[in-house]
Amino acid sequence: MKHTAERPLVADGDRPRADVAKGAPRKLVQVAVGVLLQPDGHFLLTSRPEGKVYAGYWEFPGGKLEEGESVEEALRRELYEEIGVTIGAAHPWRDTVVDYPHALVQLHFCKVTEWAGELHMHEGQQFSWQQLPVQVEPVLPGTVPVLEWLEQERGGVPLGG
Ligand SMILES: Nc1nc2c([nH]c(=O)n2[C@H]2C[C@H](O)[C@@H](COP(=O)(O)OP(=O)(O)OP(=O)(O)O)O2)c(=O)[nH]1
Repeated sequence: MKHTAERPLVADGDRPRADVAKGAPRKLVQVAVGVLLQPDGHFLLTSRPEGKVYAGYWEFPGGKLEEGESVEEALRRELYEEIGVTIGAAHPWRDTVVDYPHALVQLHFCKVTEWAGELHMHEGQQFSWQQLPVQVEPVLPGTVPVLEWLEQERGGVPLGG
């Protein structure tokens, strides 16, 4: 199912929504995310640093758009700041909306096949080049669908199988 602002993927639905203000529409936070792909199909996952929500959960690197930024600009900035690489083109791939206890986020996933520079985790994250099925856990709720999309593209065995 496609998750939109009207029908988001609900994560940890039993917890209160901390950012919901009475009477005000909930803000939809825009996030640019990069799926860095190696020629053999390995993709990069990073762990969320201490001090952030869902610390220790695995995700694709990326972050929130700043005022006036496009998805590609934000992705280029975030990947340079967080993992020290300068990306080539970011190819828009899929979008999804996730309703978390801390925020309602719209995730813009882009495929990236070209980058320059050595990986350098600037926020104390861990990183891992993975293939399906992934060997790291836990995976962030809003990241799980991406693994399913990759699986569908591969046209192969179900996740975990
Ligand atoms: N980077 C990334 N974020 C994801 C993924 N899946 C997913 O649900 N998210 C969510 C988690 C967060 O709510 C949001 C990203 O925000 P963030 O707090 O990590 O972004 P940021 O680096 O700009 O944060 P900060 O500077 O404000 O601390 O997107 C994913 O695969 N990668």
